[in-house]
Amino acid sequence: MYGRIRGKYPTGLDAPNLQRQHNLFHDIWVSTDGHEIADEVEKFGARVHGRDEETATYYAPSILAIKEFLQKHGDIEVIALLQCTSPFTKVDYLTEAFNKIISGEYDSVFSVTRQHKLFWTPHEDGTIIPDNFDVENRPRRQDWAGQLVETGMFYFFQTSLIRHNVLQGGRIGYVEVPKDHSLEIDTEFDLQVARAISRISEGS
Ligand SMILES: CC(=O)N[C@H]1[C@H]([C@H](O)[C@H](O)CO)O[C@](O)(C(=O)O)C[C@@H]1O
Repeated sequence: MYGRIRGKYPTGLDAPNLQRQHNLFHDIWVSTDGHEIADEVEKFGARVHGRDEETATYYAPSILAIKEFLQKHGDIEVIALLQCTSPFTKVDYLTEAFNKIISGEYDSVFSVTRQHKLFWTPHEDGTIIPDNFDVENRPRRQDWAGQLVETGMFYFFQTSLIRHNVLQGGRIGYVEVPKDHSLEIDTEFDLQVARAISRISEGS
């Protein structure tokens, strides 16, 4: 099995974490077009996949980068994509996904978190209707299991799925990540939140 970490700021690249990840993965690759990142990655024993210009853009979806990677590593059967935008990735969650996919019971496994959110859909006439609940029986968090929401921490999958243009397919399994660790960094504000959470965790 190969692990591959994608993006600009590698997740969990401290030595003990990487060492533990090496127990799961045959190889860990960091896909980047940044020289500084590449130098840093190699210090930790991961390998660097130089991203093509085409796949290193702001708009390129992850699947494009995976296809590019697989063109050079066609022999990989199972791959784990770790998105560096999830800074609270833990080896325990990866281990759970790993165990699920090697059990043979799943063709793909990805991370989710649980939410108790009331969704509404707006209509063109300016009204709005409830999506996942009944206004006459508004569920309280206490009486409702909530819903699973994808969080982009990781995606493990049989590479054969890529031929069908998907990362999630066949028998799809999931690993539930606690909300506290599910933050994804998309904006400057998310980054500030991540820093604040890290400071709080360090202080505890
Ligand atoms: C594997 C995959 O599809 N990754 C995609 C993620 C996940 O959809 C998201 O992390 C889930 O929460 O979103 C993006 O980063 C985004 O919308 O900018 C694009 C990226 O290609």
